[in-house]
Amino acid sequence: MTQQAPVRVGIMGFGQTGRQIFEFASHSDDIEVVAIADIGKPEILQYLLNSEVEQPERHRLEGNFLVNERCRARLMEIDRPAEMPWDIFGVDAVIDSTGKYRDRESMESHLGNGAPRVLLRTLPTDHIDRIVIPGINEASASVDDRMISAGSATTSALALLLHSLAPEFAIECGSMTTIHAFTSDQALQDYAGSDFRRSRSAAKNIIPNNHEASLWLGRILPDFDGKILTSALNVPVQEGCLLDVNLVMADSAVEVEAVNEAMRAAAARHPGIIGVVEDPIVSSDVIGNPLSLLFDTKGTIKAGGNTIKTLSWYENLGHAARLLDVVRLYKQLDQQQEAA
Ligand SMILES: NC(=O)c1ccc[n+]([C@@H]2O[C@H](COP(=O)([O-])OP(=O)(O)OC[C@H]3O[C@@H](n4cnc5c(N)ncnc54)[C@H](O)[C@@H]3O)[C@@H](O)[C@H]2O)c1
Repeated sequence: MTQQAPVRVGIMGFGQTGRQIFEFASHSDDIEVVAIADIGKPEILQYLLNSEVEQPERHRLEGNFLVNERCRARLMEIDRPAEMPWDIFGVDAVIDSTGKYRDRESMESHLGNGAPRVLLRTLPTDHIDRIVIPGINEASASVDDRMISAGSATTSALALLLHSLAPEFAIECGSMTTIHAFTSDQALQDYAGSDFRRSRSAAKNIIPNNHEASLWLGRILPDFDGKILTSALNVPVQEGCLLDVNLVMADSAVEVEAVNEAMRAAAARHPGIIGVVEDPIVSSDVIGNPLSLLFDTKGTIKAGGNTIKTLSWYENLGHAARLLDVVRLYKQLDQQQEAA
């Protein structure tokens, strides 16, 4: 059998997610990162990458190229999609993980510069071709999709939980709070920003936040449109997030063990995406976990007859892994079209 050429990926935004994607690709035989655009200088980007990977000696800087035995990626100091010449690098897809360019216009700039597809690391701010969440709606992906989002880590975790429980229980409504590690757009010390609470120190506060998952959930799971409220509490933890979900069921006699059993079955159906933990873990135990959702059976409790509260863990790494799963999905669709 002939070896397939690796998928050629460009990354815009070499932050935590961009570096995780690069590290995954560096250990794969089917993805090659060929170009990276960021506002950071090449030396700093390599320094940050090497400070967090297991084998820093693998990643060398050769001029403006970040090199290891799997990838040779050109580092470009660029701050706008419109300036990045993706066509020079012959990319199959671009992953925008800046967190900054989430609108159609920016995605069109990537496409206009020679990226056949652009995949957002997070939710979009306006209408795009598709939101694909591995484990839920891969089958809806079309070879014609050009502007794609793989949701956010939190949105994916919530959607996977609801998607797993919905076939077993009639869920009337609910609420989700993510107890979320602080993110790089928060200030370490009090610092005037555009939002009152987010202007307070991330290092010493629990900071209540809106969460936009509810705005997009209906696009991923139409049955839940308008039924789930979502919010976030950013806490002084660097990695590891906890999804706290309360669900009101139509059935007046829902059992905790039935909910746990439904999640064990979902984990068996979706290995590598959903997991179940029976041990009494805490947030640092999920650092480095590449799942999208780790359901905590000890966290399931019941109030009254039909209100169930669940706890599930996740972290950014799982989302980076899913982004590459989505890149592979579209490559398969391209190959099927070529073969047809
Ligand atoms: N990590 C999380 O848990 C999390 C959760 C929700 C949302 N987000 C958001 O998603 C985005 C990406 O996540 P991340 O953790 O990788 O963030 P990050 O801040 O670590 O990385 C963002 C990267 O994009 C680069 N960048 C910023 N503006 C740019 C521009 N104009 N042009 C080119 N590069 C630019 C930065 O230099 C940085 O390397 C961020 O906005 C973050 O706030 C992150």
